[in-house]
Amino acid sequence: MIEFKQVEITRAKQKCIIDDWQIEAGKHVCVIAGDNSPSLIADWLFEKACLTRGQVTGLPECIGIVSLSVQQQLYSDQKDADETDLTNEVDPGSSVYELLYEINTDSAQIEQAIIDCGLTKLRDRGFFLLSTGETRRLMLARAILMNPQLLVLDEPYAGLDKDYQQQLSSLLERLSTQYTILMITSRDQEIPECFAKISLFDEGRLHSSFARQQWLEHPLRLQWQALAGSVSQDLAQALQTTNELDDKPVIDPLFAIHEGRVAYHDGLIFENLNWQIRPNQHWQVRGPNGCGKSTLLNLIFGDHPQCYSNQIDILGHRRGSGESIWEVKQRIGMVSSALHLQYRVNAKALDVVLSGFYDSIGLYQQPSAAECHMAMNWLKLLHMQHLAKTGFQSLSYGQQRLLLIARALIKRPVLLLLDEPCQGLDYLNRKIVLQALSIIAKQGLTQMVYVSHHDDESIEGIEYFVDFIPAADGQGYHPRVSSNAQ
Ligand SMILES: Nc1ncnc2c1ncn2[C@@H]1O[C@H](COP(=O)(O)OP(=O)(O)OP(=O)(O)O)[C@@H](O)[C@H]1O
Repeated sequence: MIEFKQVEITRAKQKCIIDDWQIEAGKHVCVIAGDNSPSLIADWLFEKACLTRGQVTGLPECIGIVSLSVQQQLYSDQKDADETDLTNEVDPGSSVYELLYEINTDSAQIEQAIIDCGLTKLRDRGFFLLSTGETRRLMLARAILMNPQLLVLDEPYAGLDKDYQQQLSSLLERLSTQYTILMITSRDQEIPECFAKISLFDEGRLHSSFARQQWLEHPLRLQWQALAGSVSQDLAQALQTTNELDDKPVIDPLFAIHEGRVAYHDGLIFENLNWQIRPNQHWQVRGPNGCGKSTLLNLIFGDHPQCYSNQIDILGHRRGSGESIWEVKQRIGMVSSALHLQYRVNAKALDVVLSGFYDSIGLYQQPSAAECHMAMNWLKLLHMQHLAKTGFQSLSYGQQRLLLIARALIKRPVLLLLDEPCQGLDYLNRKIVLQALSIIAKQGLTQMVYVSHHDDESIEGIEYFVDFIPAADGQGYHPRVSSNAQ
C-alpha cells in the first residue's frame, strides 16, 4: 500500500497538499481536480517537483509515468541529440522502434506494445514527425514496456482520437489486472470501470475520496461549473477591450486553398481540399489521429514547408508571392502542442504573454507600458499574477498552456488557430477556456479554426466543419467541407 502522510509537494509556488491518502495495491484511483495540483505528484515522481514536507511510504521501485511533462523531457532530449546544425539535414529524431527498444529490449514485448498502442504503421517514423496523438501513444507504450508496478497516467486521453480513446479504456481494464493505476484526468466522461474510487483535489489540496458513482452529483462539480461561467465572461470581456478591429477592412476570404494536397516520400496525407474561410465563420477540423489536422493549421499559419507547393491565399496575400510572412503572422494567433514543445526558453510568465505581440518564442523587444499593463491584466484573469516573474520552464504544463492561450489572444488576432488548446488544462480551467471561446465565437471577437477530439469540448458558435474521411483505397484522406449554418 502506498501511503501519503502530511505531504506537501512544491513546484514554482504551486503546492499539492495531501494530509492522509492511501492507494491500495491493485485498487485503482482516479484523481479529479479543480486545479493542476495533482500533476505535481506525477512531476515529483519524475523528479520535476520537490517533496517539501511529510512522508510517502510503500512506493514501488518501478513506476511508469505518462504525462505531458515526461513528453516535454523526451522532446528536449531528442532536440539536444539533434545534429541538424552539423549535417544540414532535417533530423526526424529517433524512430518509434528505437524509442521503445531503449526502454525494453524484449522484442515480443515491444511487438505487443506496438499493437496495444496502435503504432504498427509508425514503427520506423521519427519522433519529430509524429502527430500529437501518435506521440501520446508512443509515450504510453514506453511506460507499459517498463513493466511497472505502479502506472501513473496524467491526462492519458489528451490528444487521442475517438477510436483510440475507446481502445485505451479497454487497455486500461486489461492492465488493471497487472499493475496499480493512478490516473489524473480532467475528463470525467472517460473514466473506465476499473477505477472504483475517485480522489478529489481542490485549491491545491486533497479534498476527499469516494466511490465513483458519487462524482456526477458532487457539490464541488456543480460549484466549479458555476465558477467557470463567471471567469469565462471576464476573459471574453478582456478580449473585447484589447483592440478594436472594427476599422480594419474586411478580407474575404481570409483563407483559401485550391486542390490542397500534402504528401511525404512514404505516402499521401490528404488531397482534394477546396476550402475557404469567409468572414464571420468559425470552423472545426475533425478526423482521426494522423489525418492531417495540424498539418492543415500549419498550412494556414505558414509554418509547413508544403504551404508553397499549394495554392493558398491568406489574409489577402497569395503564399509565395513575396508577402511578408511576419506581417501575415502578426494577425494570426496560434495555440498548439507543437508550439508548446518549441517554447523551450525560460522567459518570465509575463514575457511569455507579451511575446504574443511579437510572435516570438521569448521576448526580445521592449514592450510598451500599455502592452505590459494588458499582459498583467491577462495574468490576473488567469489567477497567475503572482507568477509574473516565474520562469516558464518551472511552471506546470497546465500553467504553461494557459500562458500560451493568453499569448495567442492578447493581440486579438483576426484568425485564431486552436489545435487542441485544452491539452494539459485541469477540469476548471478547461471549462473556463471552452466557455470563453464559445463567447468569443458567438460575439465574433475573432474568427477561429478549432481542433479537438472530445465531444465534451465543443464550442458553441462553430457551425462550419472540415472532416477528414479515409480514402476508399486506404491511401490518405479526403477532406469534406460542411456547414450547419442556416
Ligand atoms: N516528414 C514526414 N514524413 C512522413 N510522415 C510525416 C512527416 N511529417 C508528418 N508526418 C505524418 O503526417 C501525419 C499527419 O500529421 P498531423 O500532425 O497533421 O496529424 P493530426 O491529424 O493533427 O493528428 P493528431 O490528431 O494526432 O494531432 C501523421 O501521421 C504524421 O506522422
